Amino acid sequence: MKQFDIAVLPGDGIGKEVVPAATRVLNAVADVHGGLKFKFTEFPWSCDYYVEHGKMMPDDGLNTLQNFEAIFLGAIGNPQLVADHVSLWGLLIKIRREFEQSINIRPAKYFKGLKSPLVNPNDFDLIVVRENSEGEYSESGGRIHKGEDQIAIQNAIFTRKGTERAMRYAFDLAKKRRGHVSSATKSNGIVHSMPFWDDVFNEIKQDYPDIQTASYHIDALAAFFVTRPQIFDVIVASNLFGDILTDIGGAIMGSIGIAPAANININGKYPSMFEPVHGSAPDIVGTGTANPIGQIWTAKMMLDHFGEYELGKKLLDVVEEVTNDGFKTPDIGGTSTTDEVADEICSRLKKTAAVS
Ligand SMILES: NC(=O)c1ccc[n+]([C@@H]2O[C@H](COP(=O)([O-])OP(=O)(O)OC[C@H]3O[C@@H](n4cnc5c(N)ncnc54)[C@H](O)[C@@H]3O)[C@@H](O)[C@H]2O)c1
Ligand SMILES: O=C(O)C[C@@H](O)C(=O)O
Ligand SMILES: [K+]
Ligand SMILES: [Mn+2]
Repeated sequence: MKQFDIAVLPGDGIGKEVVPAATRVLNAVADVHGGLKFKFTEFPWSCDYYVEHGKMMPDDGLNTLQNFEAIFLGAIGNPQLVADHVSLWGLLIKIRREFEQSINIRPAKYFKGLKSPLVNPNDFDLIVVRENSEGEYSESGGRIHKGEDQIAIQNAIFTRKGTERAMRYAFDLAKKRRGHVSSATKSNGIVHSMPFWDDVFNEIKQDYPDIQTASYHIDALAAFFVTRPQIFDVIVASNLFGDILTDIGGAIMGSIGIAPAANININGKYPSMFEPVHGSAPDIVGTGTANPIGQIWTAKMMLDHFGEYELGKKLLDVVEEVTNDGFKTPDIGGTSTTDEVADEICSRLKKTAAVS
């Protein structure tokens, strides 16, 4: 019996609702397989934890997490208790950086049974490779003076290493997909980092003669996500551009509540972390209406990461089937609760086990 040791961090808000739903589904997946199981160890690190302890996680938190095969995270943030930049940098971004999860992959595709807000959604299937360790997300800078003399400086950091790494990951991924990489730039307005980004992209693409490429300024690219998402295969983007694009990716599928993400440690030194694109959704917390699909699809990405592709595919197929049959939370036009959706997915998974 194969066992996967997973650190579970539900975090804040609806994270505490969709994570238990998804771990239940993972247990059903394990039953279907028969030869593997998950050992979940839960940690309460969150804004509530901060209120009690003055920090988002214990000082040795990363040491604790290091021994797990993966981290399964819900969402972080409760601005009523802790300022968002404090909660994010104290836990989510800390883990991404310290565990060298330098790549964040975020797929979006036309999803069976979902009404996209696009009039003609076509059959899009794209994946954003978001640089996850530097760029616009940087601690370099500061605030000085008070009143009308106040100054805030925020430096974006683009290293050759980080930029190349994200781009090579995107090209390698495109080889396994439809062979196309689009670069998200803004070299017309951002005069240092983005022309550098373009130079590196033009250099790296020489190593991949079979891959077709395109480059778009991020403003036009964002619009194309809405007007013609089907033209995209792999998109490589800086940390901030990738962040924004992937909320649009969720939106064009039908809801940000279904978009998944994987923070990948590519050097194998630390665990990777799996979390949905969405946040803690304070506006719907406690209503039982949070869509669990983003968290469940994230679990599928974790299965892929473990090499369990067939099982991952089976899981996503069942999710699409359940959605198509109308078991939907209100954000995608249904009346089901978080638990009803998860329960239906579990029972269908068990049925597939019975027939196979
Ligand atoms: N990775 C993360 O942990 C992460 C990501 C984004 C935001 N945040 C944090 O979450 C908090 C709220 O941020 P926000 O409001 O900008 O973004 P959000 O993603 O939490 O919510 C945006 C909108 O989408 C809806 N939504 C999100 N997930 C949903 C789901 N599963 N089902 C149904 N509807 C869903 C919300 O109700 C809200 O209307 C902030 O503290 C922010 O910093 C954390
Ligand atoms: O900005 C971030 O990375 C936090 C959140 O918005 C996310 O997309 O994970
Ligand atoms: K999240
Ligand atoms: Mn985001």
